[in-house]
Amino acid sequence: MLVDTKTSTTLSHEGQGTILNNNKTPENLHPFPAVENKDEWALCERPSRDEAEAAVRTLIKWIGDNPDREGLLDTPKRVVRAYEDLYHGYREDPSAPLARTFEEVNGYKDMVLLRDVEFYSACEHHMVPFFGKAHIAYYPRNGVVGLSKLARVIDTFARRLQTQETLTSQIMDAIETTLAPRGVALLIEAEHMCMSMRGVQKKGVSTVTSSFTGVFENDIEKQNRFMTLVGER
Ligand SMILES: Nc1nc2c(ncn2[C@@H]2O[C@H](COP(=O)(O)OP(=O)(O)OP(=O)(O)O)[C@@H](O)[C@H]2O)c(=O)[nH]1
Repeated sequence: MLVDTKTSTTLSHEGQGTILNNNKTPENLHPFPAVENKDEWALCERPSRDEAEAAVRTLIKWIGDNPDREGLLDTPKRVVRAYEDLYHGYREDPSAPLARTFEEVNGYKDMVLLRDVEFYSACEHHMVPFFGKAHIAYYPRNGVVGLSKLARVIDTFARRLQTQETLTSQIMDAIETTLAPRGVALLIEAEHMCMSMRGVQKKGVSTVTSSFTGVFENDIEKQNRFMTLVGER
C-alpha cells in the first residue's frame, strides 16, 4: 500500500514496513519493492524518463557507437519503452491475481497442474535474459484460483531482475501466503543467456530449480506423481 501526502511519503507493504519521509512525490518512487523484506527497497527511487534515456545514450557511447547517428537517434526512447515492458513486474502486486478464488468446483480436491508455462526473465548479474518453462501444481484447500492467475504470478516475479533460485522462492511464497493450499510444487527449467551468449559460452545448459511445500513436501508419492506428470510428454 502506498500512502502519500504532498510533503511526506509513507510507504508500507505486506511484511515490509518501511517509512520514508523525504518530500518525494509518488511518481518518484516505485510502487512495489524490488528487494523483499529489506529496508533497501526504500532506496528504489525512480529517475525521470529523460534521465533514463540519457543513461541509454551513455551506454551507446560506452560500447563505441554514436547515439546521434540516424539509426540510433530514437533508440534511447525505444529502449526505455522496452524496459517498461520487459520489467513490468516492478509495477505489479504479486498477490493481486490470487485474491479471487472459486469455491464451487464440485468438491474437486486433487492436484491442479499447469505444465510448460513459458516465461522470460533477466539475470540480476548481467541483465541478460534467461527464459524457460515453469511447471506448477497445488492441492486446493478452500477453492481453486483462475488458471491464468498462476501464470500472472510467475510473470510478475519473472519480469524483474532475478536469479532463478529467488524467482522460484518468490513464486512459492506468494502462492503459499495468498492461496494457502494444501501444498504447492514448482519446477523451473531455464536457459541463461549470460552462460551461452557471453562469458563461459555453454549453449543449451538447462538449469532446474524446484520447491515443494505441504503435501508435496511430506508425501513422496505426491511429489513423484508431480515429477512424473511434468516429465511425461
Ligand atoms: N545461482 C545463480 N547464478 C546465476 C544466475 N544467473 C546468472 N548466474 C551466475 O552469476 C554469476 C556471476 O558471477 P561473477 O563472477 O560475479 O560475474 P562474471 O565475471 O560475469 O562471471 P562469468 O559469467 O563466469 O563470466 C555467474 O556465474 C552466472 O552464471 C542464477 O539465476 N542463479
